[in-house]
Amino acid sequence: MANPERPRLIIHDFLSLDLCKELEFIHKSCGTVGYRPNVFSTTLSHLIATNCGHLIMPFVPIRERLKEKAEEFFGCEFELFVEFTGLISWSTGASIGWHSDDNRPYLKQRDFAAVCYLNSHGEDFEGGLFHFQDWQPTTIVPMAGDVVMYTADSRNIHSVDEITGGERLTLTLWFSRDGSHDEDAKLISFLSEKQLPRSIHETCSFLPQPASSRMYWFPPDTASTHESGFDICFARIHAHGYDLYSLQDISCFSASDSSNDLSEVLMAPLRLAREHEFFDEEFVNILHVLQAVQFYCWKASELQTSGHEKRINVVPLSPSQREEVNQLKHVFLKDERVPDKLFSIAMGNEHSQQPFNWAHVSAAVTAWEAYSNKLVKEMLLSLPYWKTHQSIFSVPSFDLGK
Ligand SMILES: O=C(O)CCC(=O)C(=O)O
Ligand SMILES: [Fe+2]
Repeated sequence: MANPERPRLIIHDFLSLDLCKELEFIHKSCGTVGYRPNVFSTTLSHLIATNCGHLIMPFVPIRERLKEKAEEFFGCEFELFVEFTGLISWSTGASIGWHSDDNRPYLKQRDFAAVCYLNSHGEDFEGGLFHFQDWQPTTIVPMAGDVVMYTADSRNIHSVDEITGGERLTLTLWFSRDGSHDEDAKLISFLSEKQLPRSIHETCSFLPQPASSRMYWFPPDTASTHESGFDICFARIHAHGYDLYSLQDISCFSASDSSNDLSEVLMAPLRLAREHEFFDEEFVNILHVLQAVQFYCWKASELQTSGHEKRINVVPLSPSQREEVNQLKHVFLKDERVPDKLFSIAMGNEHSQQPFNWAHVSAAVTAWEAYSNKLVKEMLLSLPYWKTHQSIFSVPSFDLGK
C-alpha cells in the first residue's frame, strides 16, 4: 500500500513478454559500455548515433504509459519530463550498493525512477535481487514484465545484489519536474541533425553504423590497456557460436599491435561463419551482422515454421580462410573466457537449443530488413509531429495517414 514516507509502487505484468523480447533484441544488437563495471547500456541517443533512430519507435508507447503512471501515482499536478531512457544489462559480477538515484550533484534533477524488468531471476540470471533499505517491500525479485517505481531521493535508498550468472536486463527511466532536462528535446535535435533518409524508398536507410569508440569494452582493472578488452559486438556474435570472416587482408593486424586502427576491419564488409563454413552474403559491418544474429535469436521459433525457400549459399572454409577467421577472433576477443562469461547464453532460452540452420539465418536477414523498414517509415512519418511539439509521442495512426 502507498506509504507517504516511502513513495514506491510495484506493478506486475506491466509490459507484455513480447515487448520484453523486442527490447532485449534491441539491447543485444545495439548495446554498448555502461556506467558501471560489467554493465552495458543502450540509450536512445546511442541508437540515433548508430543510425538506428528507428529503434526508438518501440519505446515510444511504453515511455508514455510509464510517465502517465508516475504522474498518477506520485500525484504530480504538472507534467513530468523523461530525463533518461535506457536499456541496462548487468552481467556476472555487476552490483550496486545502497544509494538514492539523485545522489550526485549532476543527478539532482531526477525526481522519480521507473525500472522495468525485461527478464527473470532464476530463468535468465542468478543474483541481482533488488532491495529497499527499509520499509516494505524490502526485496523485489525481478520478473519479466514487472515495474518498480520510486522517488529518486533518500526516502528510497536501494541496492542490487551482485549478478552471479547470466545477464539481467532492465528498461530504466528517470523523470524530472525540470523541463530543461527533458530528454525529448535533445533527442529530436539529434535526430534532425542526422542524415536521415528522405523517404523509405532510399536504399539501406536502416543499415546500422557502429560508433566505434563506444563499442569496445575494457575490464575495470585494466582500463588503459587493450590486452583484455574486447569488441562487444564481436563478443555477442561469438557467444552465439558464430565467427566472422573479413574480406579485407587482415595479415597486417595483430592482437598486440595497437598502432593500426583495428576497428576499421569491423566497419567494413564481413561474412558470417560457423564451424567449417561461411554464409556467402555480405554484411556491411559488424553491427549489421549482430542485428541479423540477434533477430534470428528473437524470432527463431517463427522462422523455423515459416518455410522460407530462398536459395542460400554456404561455402566451406578453406584452411587459410579458417586461419584468417581465427586471427580476427584473436584480435577482437583476446581471452575468449572473459566475453563468454559476460555474455553467456547458457541460462537463456535462445535459439542455441534449436537446431541450427543457415536457411533460417537467411530468413532472419530478410525478416530483419522488413522489420527495420517498417520502423524507419513510422519514424519518418512521426518526426515532423515530434519537431512541432518538441516531444516524442505516439502520433495517432489517423494523422500518419495509415
Ligand atoms: O536495476 C535495478 O533494479 C535498479 C538499478 C539501480 O538502482 C540504478 O540503476 O540506479
Ligand atoms: Fe538506483
